[in-house]
Amino acid sequence: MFRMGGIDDDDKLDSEATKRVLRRAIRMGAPFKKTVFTALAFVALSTTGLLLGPVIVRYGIDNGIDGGDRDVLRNAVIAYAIVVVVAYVAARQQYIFVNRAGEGLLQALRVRTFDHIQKQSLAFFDRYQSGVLISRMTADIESMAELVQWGLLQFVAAVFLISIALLLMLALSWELTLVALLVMPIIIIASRKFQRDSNAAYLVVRERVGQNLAELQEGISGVRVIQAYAQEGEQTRQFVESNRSLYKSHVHSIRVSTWYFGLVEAMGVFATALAIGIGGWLENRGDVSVGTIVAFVLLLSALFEPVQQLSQLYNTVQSSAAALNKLFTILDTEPDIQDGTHDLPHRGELVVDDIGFTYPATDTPVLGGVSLRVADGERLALVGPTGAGKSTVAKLMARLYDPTVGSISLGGIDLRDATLDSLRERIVVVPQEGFLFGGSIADNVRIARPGATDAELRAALDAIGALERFEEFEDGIDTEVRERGSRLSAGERQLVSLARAALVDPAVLVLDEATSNLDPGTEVIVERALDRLMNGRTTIVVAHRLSTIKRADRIAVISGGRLTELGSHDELVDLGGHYAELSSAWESSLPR
Ligand SMILES: Nc1ncnc2c1ncn2[C@@H]1O[C@H](COP(=O)(O)OP(=O)(O)OP(=O)(O)O)[C@@H](O)[C@H]1O
Repeated sequence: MFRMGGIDDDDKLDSEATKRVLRRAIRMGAPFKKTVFTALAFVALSTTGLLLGPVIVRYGIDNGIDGGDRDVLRNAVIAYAIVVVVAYVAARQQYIFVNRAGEGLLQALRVRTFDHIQKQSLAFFDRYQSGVLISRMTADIESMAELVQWGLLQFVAAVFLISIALLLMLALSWELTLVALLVMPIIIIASRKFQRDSNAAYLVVRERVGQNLAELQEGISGVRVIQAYAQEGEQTRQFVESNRSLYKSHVHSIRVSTWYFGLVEAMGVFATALAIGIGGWLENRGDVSVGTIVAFVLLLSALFEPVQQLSQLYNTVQSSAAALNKLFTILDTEPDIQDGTHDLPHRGELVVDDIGFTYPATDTPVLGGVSLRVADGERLALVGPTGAGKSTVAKLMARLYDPTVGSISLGGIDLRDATLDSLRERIVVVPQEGFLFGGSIADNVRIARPGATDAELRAALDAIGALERFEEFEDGIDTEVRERGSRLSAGERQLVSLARAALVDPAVLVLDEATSNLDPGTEVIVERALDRLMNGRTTIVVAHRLSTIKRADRIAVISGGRLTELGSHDELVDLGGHYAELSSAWESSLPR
């Protein structure tokens, strides 16, 4: 069964790798330096406000209440109110600036990753399935958001708050500070255990969420098959099982947090009680004032929250670093197909010179020793048994991959030395099923050459004889194709695909003939469009229909990754080999 998620090594990074990833993330944030520093200034301001409060309270109690000076008391109250308002406003501002920097960075990262993915060759998409890429672009980038927006802010605020609070406490009374710090060793030990346990619990939750999503996705998209075999009960049983284990992992993770946060709070209360008790004794001896004790207690309560936050932050950093690491792996993948320096000539012979090919991430060669020369304007059909390597030859001829050995050239220029712009202009691949994007028919054709004028667009549609057909639609070529072209018939979708190629007007056309059958009426229109498109161009077609093969000048039979026969229809029939067999099988299966 399909599984996603899972704890793999990528989910856990050692501290060296974590540091490396974080340093790189910080470097990426350089353009947002100003916004980040502004946010940090507000962090400092709001934290200072938080810490000044207790100091003002002490002043009010000792000099205003105990000293019986009303003016001092009034001033203390006013000062306290001002500090609270300033801290509040600063806290809002810090939130705005941090989010501005965070969202800016995320936007830049999303665009950069998307752009990088768009430039990759087919080999990249063999390695990464679209589901994985989408999760990199969404979940992993979100996890970075958490780190940037909360992690950074919390870390700076917590470190700042803890250090200043400790300094202030020391200044107020070193004896009370020592007493309050008695609980610190317990907190440190508990924090370390919490970090370990909660990280492990987080990884389990993450894995089970992934499993649960996979169950859900299969259950919904496969519901027809499930119902056809009356397996609803079994599916639900599996889903119940997966939810139960997800529930357990959540409960465990909450238990881990509960005891830790409970303990830290209890330690806070204990330290406060100690401070009040011992503070009272010290006050009796005249060593500290009441105001100092109250300020101390207030500072203590401000101290424990950031301690909790710092422990949680550890997990955020860990999971974000793991997510970022995966994202960086993608950003570091150099496109296999690199730009060359020579423009391909407008016409020329296509020469395949002794090529061999092994798909990336596999080790069995699928092609070996294939050599072919296709003359300018010639039509070559590639035929052979399923899985023989026909489509692979076609993909190499259009440089969707580079051959592992040997070379392919057009008009004497090795495709590897050609500029990508000239390559995509001279050699166009028409896939079996051309993808249609949301938008109109015209928009979809224009994708092939965004700069094309309306007249050029209509000329391209007209050149393959499709203009008339589309103009019969209510909105003509401006008709919306809807999602993936659902408004159009299969044949019409193929016409759009062919019109794209006509708009580019390439020297070489590489066609992967659709295997699906169209109704005879549409079939004739598509075939006519194909004929017109092939006219005057070098065409290589992975052929599945006898009619297409018969229209070719020569036929290349690929079998077991090798070129086994090459010649015209008549020559190959005379040869009496594989093609002759195929052709007679085809002939006898045709309706009489
Ligand atoms: N992306 C890929 N990664 C790994 N192996 C692949 C990939 N694409 C194809 N193959 C393998 O390469 C071999 C040749 O495939 P290819 O698609 O070229 O065959 P074909 O002759 O066009 O077959 P068909 O007529 O069924 O389309 C097959 O064994 C196939 O399993």
